[in-house]
Amino acid sequence: MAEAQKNLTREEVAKNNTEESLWCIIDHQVYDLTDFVDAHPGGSVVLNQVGGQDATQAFFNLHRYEVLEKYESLRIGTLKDEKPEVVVRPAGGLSPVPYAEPAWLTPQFKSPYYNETHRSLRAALRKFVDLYVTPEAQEKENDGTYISQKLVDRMAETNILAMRLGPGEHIHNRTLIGNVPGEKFDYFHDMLVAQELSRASARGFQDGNLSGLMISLTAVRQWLKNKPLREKVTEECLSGKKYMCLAITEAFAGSDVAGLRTTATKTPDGKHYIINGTKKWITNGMFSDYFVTGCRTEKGFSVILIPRGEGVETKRIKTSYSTAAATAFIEFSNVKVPVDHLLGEEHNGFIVIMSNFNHERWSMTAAVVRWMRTVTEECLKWSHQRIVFGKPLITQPVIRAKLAAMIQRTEATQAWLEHITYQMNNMSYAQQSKLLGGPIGLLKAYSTRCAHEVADDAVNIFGGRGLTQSGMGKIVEGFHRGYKFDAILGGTEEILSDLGVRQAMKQMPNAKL
Ligand code: HEM
Repeated sequence: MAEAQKNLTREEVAKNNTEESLWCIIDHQVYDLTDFVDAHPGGSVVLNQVGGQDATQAFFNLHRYEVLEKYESLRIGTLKDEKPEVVVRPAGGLSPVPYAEPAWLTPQFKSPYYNETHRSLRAALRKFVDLYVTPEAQEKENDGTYISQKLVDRMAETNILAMRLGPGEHIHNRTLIGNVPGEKFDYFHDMLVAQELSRASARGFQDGNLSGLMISLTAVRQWLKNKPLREKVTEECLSGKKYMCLAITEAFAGSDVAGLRTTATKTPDGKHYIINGTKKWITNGMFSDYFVTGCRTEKGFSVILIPRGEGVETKRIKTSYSTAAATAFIEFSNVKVPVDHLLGEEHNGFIVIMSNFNHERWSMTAAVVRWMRTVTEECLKWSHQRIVFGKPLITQPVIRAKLAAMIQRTEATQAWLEHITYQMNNMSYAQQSKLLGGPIGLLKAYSTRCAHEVADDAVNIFGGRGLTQSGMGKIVEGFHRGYKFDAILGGTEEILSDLGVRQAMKQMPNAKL
């Protein structure tokens, strides 16, 4: 801090209005800007204009509160008999903004779905995300580098990595963050993991945060028959020592899994597969040690666990979110893998991929719905804070109509998500695969359509700032650029909506109605 914190009067501040000593008041606190003017990103002129004055309104019209935290060293005192009014959410705390938290976290509302273990897990996760994930996510999203081993180690120690796979044996006998016994972990806890992690508001990093593991180790756990191998790779990945990804899409085929061209040919002795081909848009591919790969085999499609080694080459792909996601183009050139690395049955890999998709799609939906909520919160805050034509933005009916639509879309998709999560809690893996593929597909497609509308409204509320990667609108800008990843990855809206209807067609009564 520039000096010991003082109690100052407005008269004392007013005298410091020259280049030699330039102070101003923001939220009842006094800042000494003398040495900062030349470094101010908004220029020196505007600061000189507010020398000695209360600049609270001007400041909050242009900056996020975090700017004050970052430049705390400029604060020299507080106004005598006055107290700061800005409410700062403490690490792990809930937001006081209406609709910024789902209804079950609002004391006056009740929900049948959540118990104390959900509450303690969520609270501990929020603190973890605020303290460790968000700062790193923001940094990596900007510089495009990959997740740190330190954060991965922390997530391994707290069993967050294990929780990413959803409920199952792998989590039993572990004590989870928030002191929740692993045996109690259900799909609502799983949903909270996806939703709290998404609060870091950095879509590239969100995927870079081992989402490849989440969508591939799940398949290994369910379908790899070689138990020692299965347990070995599970242990390596859940302890954060090795990374894994799902390698299905190709330049030749995306959602059209049947059109894949990567081949796995058996050696004459029947002991190995020789794999040749390419994969594109593989999340986490750049740093993965294992690739759960979709291949064409003699009589169909098979899924094979390929360790990184001779003949495996990965190249970085730059997409519209951050390269922190480690998105890769992969080439497999005569890669030799033992046949016991097969998942499920040979030539019958379709079921492996289709069943595995459910958890991936559901989890992506949970995250995007939570991100919509964060954006809605940003818009509610901004429209109260921003003064235009002499009045707060919120006084404009057109802005309130947009906020209404954002709240409706967020609450509706969260309610549907909770309904499906409840069904998952009451079904076996096989039942989920059979009965929930359609509903989850419809939900994911609908939630990203909602995200599309929310992003559009949010950018219009923020104006130019909603298109700027730093400053007030950065969360909105990131959402507008990033929600498309949820609309495309794991199955496009078109494919998933169609899947939902085709599944319903199968259940139509065989009669003229
Ligand atoms: C403690 C005092 C201040 C600090 C630490 C500060 C810091 C910053 C920072 C970091 C930015 C970059 C954008 C962002 O990250 O939000 C910025 C932009 C800006 N600041 Fe300040 N600022 C202060 C006070 C003020 C005041 C009092 C005014 C106006 C009277 C002002 C006017 C601006 C303007 C016009 C911009 C450009 C904003 C834009 O492009 O949207 N700043 N400031």
